[in-house]
Amino acid sequence: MKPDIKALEQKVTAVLANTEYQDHPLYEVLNDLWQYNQGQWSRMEHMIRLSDSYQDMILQREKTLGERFDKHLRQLEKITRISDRYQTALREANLELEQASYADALTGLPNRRKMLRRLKTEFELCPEGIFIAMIDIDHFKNINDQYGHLIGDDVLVSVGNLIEHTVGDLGHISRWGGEEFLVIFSQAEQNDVEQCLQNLVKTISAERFSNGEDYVIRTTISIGVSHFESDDSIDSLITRADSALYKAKNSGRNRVVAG
Ligand SMILES: Nc1nc2c(ncn2[C@@H]2O[C@H](COP(=O)(O)OP(=O)(O)OP(=O)(O)O)[C@@H](O)[C@H]2O)c(=O)[nH]1
Repeated sequence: MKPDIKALEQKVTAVLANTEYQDHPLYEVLNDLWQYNQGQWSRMEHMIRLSDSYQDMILQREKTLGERFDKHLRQLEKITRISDRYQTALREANLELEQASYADALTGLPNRRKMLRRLKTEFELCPEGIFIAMIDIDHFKNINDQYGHLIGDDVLVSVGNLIEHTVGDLGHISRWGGEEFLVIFSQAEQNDVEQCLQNLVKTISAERFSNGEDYVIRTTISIGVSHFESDDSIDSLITRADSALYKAKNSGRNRVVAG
């Protein structure tokens, strides 16, 4: 049977409080046991209080750590988002920069740098099929002198567009520098290249360059063309096209000369 602790306590307190029992031989023993018991209780209560406050402290600390962890996680997510955006922007900027470094600022056509890369690739793939056409606007200085540099720029852009349009898929055009364009035909038949270049000379000489109001300018182009021969390097191929262009200029301009 389970003892009724409350009733037992009341009985012991009553006995200890009664002065009549103080001379009883067991009174002192009972009193010592009672005091000891009381001491144990108060130690236990103390332990429980300590344990409670320790648990509170642990809970509080867990809460603080949790909050700190969440805060750091949010900061980390924010930094990751910023870093992602930064990397995307950096990639786009690099791409733009790369594209800009390969494009001619005035005409938007591929520049000499880009064309040299293409030539290198084509040369490695199949040099036998390569034709190079060096194209130069005739007496372009006169256009600048007569109409000014800005109108000269417009004519340059228009000539570039016309060459690009006329050559179409047959070849690749670049602005080689100044008033000079270089076209590479990589896998074309000789007849098609010749036909295309004659066509170009005709098209440019027939064109009236105008802004619709202030001026109408006519001009011509000269072309030197070279076809890959064994032992040719990129340099020698370009040099032969250049020499042919020189001949075209010296033999009256507005023509194609093969070198
Ligand atoms: N407007 C303009 N002119 C340029 C540009 N680049 C080069 N030029 C001009 O092109 C002209 C080339 O002159 P020249 O080399 O004497 O040749 P040309 O007058 O075309 O005569 P030929 O080539 O002998 O037929 C120069 O006046 C340069 O200033 C450009 O980007 N814009």
